Amino acid sequence: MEPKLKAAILIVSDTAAQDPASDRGGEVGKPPTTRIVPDDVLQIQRAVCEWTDGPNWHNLVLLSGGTGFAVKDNTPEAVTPLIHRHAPGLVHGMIAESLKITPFAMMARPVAGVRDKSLIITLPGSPKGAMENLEAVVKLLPHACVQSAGANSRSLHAGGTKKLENEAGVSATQTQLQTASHTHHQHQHQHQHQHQHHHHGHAAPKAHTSSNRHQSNNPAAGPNQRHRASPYPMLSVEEALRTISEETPSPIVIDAPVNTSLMGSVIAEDVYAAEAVPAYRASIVDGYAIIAEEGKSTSGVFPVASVAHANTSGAVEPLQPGTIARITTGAPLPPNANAVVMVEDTALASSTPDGQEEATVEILADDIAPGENVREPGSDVALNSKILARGDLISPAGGEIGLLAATGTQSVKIFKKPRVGVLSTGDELVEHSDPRALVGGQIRDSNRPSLLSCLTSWGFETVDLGIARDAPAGELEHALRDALRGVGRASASVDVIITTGGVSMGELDLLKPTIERSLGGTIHFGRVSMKPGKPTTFATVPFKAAPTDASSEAVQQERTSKLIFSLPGNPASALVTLNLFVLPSLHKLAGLGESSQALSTTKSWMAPQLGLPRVAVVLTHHFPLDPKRTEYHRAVVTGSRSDGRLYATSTGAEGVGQRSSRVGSIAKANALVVLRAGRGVGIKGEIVEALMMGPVYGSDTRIIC
Ligand SMILES: Nc1nc2c(c(=O)[nH]1)N[C@H]1C(S)=C(S)[C@@H](COP(=O)(O)OP(=O)(O)OC[C@H]3O[C@@H](n4cnc5c(N)ncnc54)[C@H](O)[C@@H]3O)O[C@H]1N2
Ligand code: MOO
Ligand SMILES: [Mg+2]
Repeated sequence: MEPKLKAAILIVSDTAAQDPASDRGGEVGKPPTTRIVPDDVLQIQRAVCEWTDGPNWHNLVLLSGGTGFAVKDNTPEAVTPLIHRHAPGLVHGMIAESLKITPFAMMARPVAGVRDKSLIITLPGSPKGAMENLEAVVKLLPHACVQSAGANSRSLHAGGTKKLENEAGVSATQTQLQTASHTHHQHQHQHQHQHQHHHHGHAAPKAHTSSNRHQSNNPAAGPNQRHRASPYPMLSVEEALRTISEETPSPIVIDAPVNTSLMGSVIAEDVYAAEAVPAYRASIVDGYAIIAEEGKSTSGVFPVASVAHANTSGAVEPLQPGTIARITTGAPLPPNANAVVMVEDTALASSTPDGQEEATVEILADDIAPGENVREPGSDVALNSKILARGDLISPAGGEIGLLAATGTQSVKIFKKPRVGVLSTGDELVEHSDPRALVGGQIRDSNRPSLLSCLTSWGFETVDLGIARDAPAGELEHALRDALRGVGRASASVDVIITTGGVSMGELDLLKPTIERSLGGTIHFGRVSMKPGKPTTFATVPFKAAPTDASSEAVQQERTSKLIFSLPGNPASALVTLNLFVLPSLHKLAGLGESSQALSTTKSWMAPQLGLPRVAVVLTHHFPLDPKRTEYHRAVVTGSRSDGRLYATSTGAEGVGQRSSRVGSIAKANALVVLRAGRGVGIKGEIVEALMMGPVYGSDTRIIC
């Protein structure tokens, strides 16, 4: 069966959008779905994508308004990046028809084309202009729409009755457009009027998205048009890290119950003890509570008047002078008692007549001072004292969780940990678990599992975004958009996307153009002077949560931009750059940069809490240096137990040992040795900086002799 025409109309107008948006109808012969949005690129894109990408699919999307020359007019800029296949014929047709009526038609900037299976056409804002444009193409629409939706053209020409059905849809669309854009026009009139006043004497307005802003290749233009030298300036690692820090948004604060899932989170607000520890005067040892007096001997034989256990509840009888009370470690002292004698410093003097119990006990120690072996209330943690500060990490060592639990803290404010999606890109990739033998240029996707494990070991929630193929066009864009919105493989929106592959100079290196041209993102850098990892790319994309999600507190302070780290495809490059660039950013998002120590450093982006720990190591052999790029050489660092120093040995310094395609160069490595660019070699015995990726194990002897 041929697809039916299901049309949607988006009225783009700031003023009309102040009226409640409408969203109605949409079936064949019924009024099409209509919605009003302001002149906002993201809102326009979200509405269009909802109708072209999701279950609420429409095969015709008409936009009316925002196509002129006014500063706020950005409908073409919003729609162009969404189009997978442009339809310049429709654009020409509309302009040609309008020119017959008015020369002002030259000032229209219509866009038309196909996104996946939907036809998108922009129309002028005025009802008259919109109708004229629509009439110019209306006869073709049923044909164009069903063809875009996947029907083959031959069956279309034969499909007489279906055609009629579709034409009914088109005429309903025309009527609806007339009514919908009428309301809009009243506002628009007022608008244009204001604009004319504003424009006098104004500098040229800054365009939201203009094609010459893009540095990336235009993939549609063909390989003969591509850049032959990278247009992206080569940044130093320090410049790249500073840029990442500047572009990483501030952490988001949430409430969390105190339990083990807090591990790895950072405290967002100082925490004060809700309860004192201990809450009562407690014995530190197993023994006998006594009444000690300063300068007076404590030895002698005493009747055992009572027994105090650690779990005692309710009223305890006061201790009478001349008697003692048996007590266990942690138990509350009876009133009047002020010291405890250890059981080892006592002897049984007599038993009860039934032979079961102590009647009297001899205290052998004569020098027990008041307060000895007693923990006063609040002496471990005073009531209302500060137990954790903003920026403190709840470490896996367990101390902070213990402190919160001991003081009866029910919930704390923490920084929300970022969710991180990992996407592999490239037609050559095969799932590593695919049992079939590789053919041709296929390779196993090793980056995704290795990056996901590394991120998981750091304690971040990860989302496996799968593999995005280079073709068909749009697959990569969809994968990125879905991850940002939290649909498809991502059950919730991710804060950070990590991609691997497709960032260098090849014609199928699609990341940069997709981020810039389709997602409206900003590439902050596209090359770094380092080895491996030269084409590392970092971008931000604007983001607005869908209005339906806006209820919860966390969503209301949702990030307004999201980060994309596009790491090189070579496996060692991907892992090195994950450690070097992504980790500090995730740490900052998770709130580690909020500690007082981090805030007090002048270069906050270099704060010791952010990224891998930095240490000094001694080279155990010669390491070759790259003449131009700083190398992050994979090495095993061990600690000498005899001289207390750390020693670095390469995972392969000769031949292809450190080649960026060799994932084995990371296997077993616990450190990246930082070798500054230079001539010759880093010499044996030299002390250099290393970034620690894993734990250091000791060795008995010095490693170089
Ligand atoms: N003309 C130039 N060519 C290259 C340059 C350059 O500056 N000029 N830079 C080189 C450097 S350095 C690197 S690193 C790579 C980066 O390549 P891409 O990020 O574009 O990645 P791809 O082209 O997609 O793949 C490169 C390589 O990595 C393999 N790969 C990709 N994804 C995975 C994965 N998920 N698991 C395992 N292996 C993967 C892929 O098959 C290729 O072999 O560019 C140089 N070229
Ligand atoms: O910079 Mo590339 O990551 O060496 O192979
Ligand atoms: Mg490439």
